[in-house]
Amino acid sequence: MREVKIAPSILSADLRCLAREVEAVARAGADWIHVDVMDGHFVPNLTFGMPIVAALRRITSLPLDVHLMIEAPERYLEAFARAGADRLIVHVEACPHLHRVIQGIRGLGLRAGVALNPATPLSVLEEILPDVDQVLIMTVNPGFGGQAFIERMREKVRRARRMIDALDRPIELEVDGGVGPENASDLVEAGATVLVAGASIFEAPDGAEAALRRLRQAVENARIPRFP
Ligand SMILES: O=C(CO)[C@H](O)[C@H](O)COP(=O)(O)O
Repeated sequence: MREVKIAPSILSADLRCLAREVEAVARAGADWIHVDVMDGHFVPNLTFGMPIVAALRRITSLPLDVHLMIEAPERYLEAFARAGADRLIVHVEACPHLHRVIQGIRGLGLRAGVALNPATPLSVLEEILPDVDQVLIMTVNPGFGGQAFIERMREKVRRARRMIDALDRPIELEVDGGVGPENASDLVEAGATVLVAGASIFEAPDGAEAALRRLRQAVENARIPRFP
């Protein structure tokens, strides 16, 4: 059975008390912490950099899944590794020399991921899939939390699953954007193994812990296909 991880995105956390927010989701069973790094160029928003990753590293031992929504991410790989990132994800749209960037991440001893915007076809994965540890399918246009899930992305996740299953190595399939208890089961059934969720966890009226448990329940309700 595929193991499904939940990665709360701190983009929607209450940054006045980041440590408490992270501790709450860790208590409720979060698997990874997802960190959205935005540069105001690749996406129309600015968020976190290395200091926040370093602070998170002191707060938690959970794997830090760092999503670089930035141009020329190769400039900062070492700095994020030093700050304590465990996994670095770069956008295919931001990397003309994607193979070199992925090798750079792995050379630092980190897990390497590639992210695809909603309009980017899966065909871009063809030559890079054997070299990555994870694929992140954006299910909203990147830049902001709290957006509505783009329904057509469900089918894209299903097709990405088939591409991954055709290879003989484990690759995480991550979905990011508009993910919550209402669509989590479907996404897991489509083949996702990592669910990133921001607003549905950190902005839940009954708190992040209850929200994360609801999401976990939705994951457990999924009918996950069994693979040999
Ligand atoms: O990458 C992102 C935005 O670009 C966020 O990780 C994503 O939007 C998660 O937030 P939400 O669950 O609120 O949609």
